Amino acid sequence: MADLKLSNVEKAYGEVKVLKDINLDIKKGELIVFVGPSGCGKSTLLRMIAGLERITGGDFTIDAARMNDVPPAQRGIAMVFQSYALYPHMTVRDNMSFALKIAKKTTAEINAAVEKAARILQLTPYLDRLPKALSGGQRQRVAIGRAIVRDPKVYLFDEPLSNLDAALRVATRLEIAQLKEAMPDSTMIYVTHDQVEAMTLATRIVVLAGGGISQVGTPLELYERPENEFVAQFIGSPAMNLMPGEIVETGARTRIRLANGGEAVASIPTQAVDKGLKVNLGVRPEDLVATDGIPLFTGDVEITEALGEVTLLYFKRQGDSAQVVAKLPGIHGNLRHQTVRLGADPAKIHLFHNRRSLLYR
Ligand SMILES: Nc1ncnc2c1ncn2[C@@H]1O[C@H](COP(=O)(O)OP(=O)(O)OP(=O)(O)O)[C@@H](O)[C@H]1O
Repeated sequence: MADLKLSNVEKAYGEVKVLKDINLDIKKGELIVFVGPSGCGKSTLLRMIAGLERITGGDFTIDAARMNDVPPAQRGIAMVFQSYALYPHMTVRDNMSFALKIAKKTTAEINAAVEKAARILQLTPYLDRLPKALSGGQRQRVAIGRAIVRDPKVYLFDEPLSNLDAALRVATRLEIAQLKEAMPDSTMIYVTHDQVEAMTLATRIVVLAGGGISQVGTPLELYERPENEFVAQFIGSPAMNLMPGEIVETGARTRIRLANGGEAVASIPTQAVDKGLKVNLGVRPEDLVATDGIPLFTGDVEITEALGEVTLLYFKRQGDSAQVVAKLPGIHGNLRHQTVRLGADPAKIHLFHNRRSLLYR
């Protein structure tokens, strides 16, 4: 139930800066998800917020109070780890009560807090069980319950679902979404490698790369209006196709001639001076459609992957160009070794120059 602010925050290990120029405002009630490639500093940033890592530069405040030198226990933050970290010899009730007993709360207060958390997390029938008699998903709910009873200002989740199998991950993800709805004022920060978790849970996603923030936005902003090629290719699966080309006609809409011989029109305005500009055209696999008109791309299908509701088509590479992937609804195994002509709606085309989107000039 707090606003957080990171101003020019950085983290150096000796000479090496692993995070720099981190500026981020998190409002009360938001669920912020940190994503980014392995080693980009997601966990380090989360641990600095928790107070488990020293902040080596900049300021971190909670409700305008500077936290840089405040010990973890006094920050009003509760953290849920991937490994659950439950005490194996204690019942669910005792695991959830532990921090409150240490804080010398009365038995009545402890019982009320534990029972309320158990109700929210649907753990009431399990309060007297030991962790070993629970499923992975139930154990993770106990770990979340241990955080809830402390009524923290901020919840931090470090890949909480990554130890669960696929089906349980989906179920527990939905539970976390419901938990957030039950506690609309609580502020949550969540680290994950899982795109679906990020897209479905986040009020805003922070994409970290190269030691800094690459873009911050709602899930759909990042999907529909990526600021740069990195975010364009990081969000969405399979990744957005990028094809080099040149602007040949400018105006309210822009015509691009591609190096592969294709042509496309983008609903992105450009000016006369942009004529001849070298660009990378970006189009998501799911936005490519078969066309009888002038194709954006013509290629031979090398491999098909039928996933049931969609088929992925992988096209033969031409020279050293990147592999183009299309995602068509339905089952199309018969397209293997066929030549396919693809186009895209002008509204679905992205244009990048020097890796930056022309939308954000
Ligand atoms: N104690 C340390 N000393 C030196 N470098 C460290 C230390 N801890 C982390 N790093 C480096 O900091 C960078 C960020 O690590 P971090 O664990 O935060 O990344 P991450 O994005 O969470 O990665 P992953 O997705 O793989 O969990 C990495 O390059 C890592 O090698």
